[in-house]
Amino acid sequence: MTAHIAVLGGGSFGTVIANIMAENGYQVRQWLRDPEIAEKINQTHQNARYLPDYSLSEQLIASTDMEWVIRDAEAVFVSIPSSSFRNVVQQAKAWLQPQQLLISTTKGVEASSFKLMSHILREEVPNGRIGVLSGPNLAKEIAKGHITASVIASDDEALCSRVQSILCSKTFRAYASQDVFGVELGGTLKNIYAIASGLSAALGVGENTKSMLITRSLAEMSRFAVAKGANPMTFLGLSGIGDLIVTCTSPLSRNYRVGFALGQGKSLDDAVTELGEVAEGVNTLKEVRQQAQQYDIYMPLVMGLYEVVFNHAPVKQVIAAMMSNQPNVDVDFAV
Ligand SMILES: NC(=O)C1=CN([C@@H]2O[C@H](COP(=O)(O)OP(=O)(O)OC[C@H]3O[C@@H](n4cnc5c(N)ncnc54)[C@H](OP(=O)(O)O)[C@@H]3O)[C@@H](O)[C@H]2O)C=CC1
Ligand SMILES: O=C(CO)COP(=O)(O)O
Repeated sequence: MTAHIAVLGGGSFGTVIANIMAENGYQVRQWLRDPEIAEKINQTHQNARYLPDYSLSEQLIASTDMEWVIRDAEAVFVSIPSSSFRNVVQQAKAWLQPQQLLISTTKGVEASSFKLMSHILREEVPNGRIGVLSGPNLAKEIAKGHITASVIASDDEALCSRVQSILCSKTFRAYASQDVFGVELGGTLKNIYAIASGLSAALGVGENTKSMLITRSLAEMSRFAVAKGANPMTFLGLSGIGDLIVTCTSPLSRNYRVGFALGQGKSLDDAVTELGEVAEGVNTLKEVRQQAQQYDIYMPLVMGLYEVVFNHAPVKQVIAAMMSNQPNVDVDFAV
């Protein structure tokens, strides 16, 4: 019997990634916690809660039995929001084996510890073969069959090439990287700037402003990366600028939508509740602002957005203060 692939998480990204692999001919078992949704998926081959109208392969079987999903799987993809990531991995540990490939698709940071998900995997599964998948991958676009690509990052080259062959399809490509920290940090940080972009779109800003915001976001992300010992050159790839562009420009992005709702005058609570899905950028903003203060990293966009999102500062006042800052160099790390 050939080994199957396991996916932990029944949300939008877990479902599209599971279905890509199932359509590639792999037996895929997807773990989710809600038995009714699992049963519905198996009966209708649709995940109506997260991706209505998206037909799922019959090779994809949903289950609430984590042992059945994980045991003997060749690879285990973890697609659980950062707030529950460690908890789910702790449950999974009982059945994980050292030879299995263990891949996080989660673009967030653990509250208070500032640990990214590969760090949590390394702590919880010290002998695991660990990788990270990140790129411009709006689940709802993937579900519509639009072409995209992602990055599989690991210091384990065999893991990267195996994941490339499991995931590559007519509409999905996976590029390899050995820079796990850079790839994961890019996917995590861009969510903050997607909130800022959604907010500014709701205010009716011009195209010049949108372009400036994305570019200065990349500058700020790079400054943060260097301060934390990451390589900012990785941000030139799909998991950096690629994901930043899509998340800062598409209303399909949940983080962008939270920002847009804030720009329309809604409260953060209402914006998040209306969304009904995870917007990782809200927690990431809080955590990155704390890091910027602690390590004295110049991040005016993070500081200003924090004031708007958490302290109800008037947006126009925050923008006016930013516009009066001394303009700095354009590209910090140009030779
Ligand atoms: N959606 C996208 O376009 C992309 C998302 N990502 C990243 O993937 C990660 C997951 O996102 P996504 O799938 O979109 O999120 P969703 O909000 O669509 O779904 C989250 C899933 O996680 C489950 N979950 C949450 N908490 C727990 C828990 N304690 N135990 C078990 N299951 C739990 C939810 O279950 P329930 O329904 O029962 O609440 C749901 O199935 C995020 O970090 C996101 O940044 C990456 C690329 C693209
Ligand atoms: O990471 C994503 C696209 O690459 C999804 O972004 P959101 O979580 O903002 O929807």
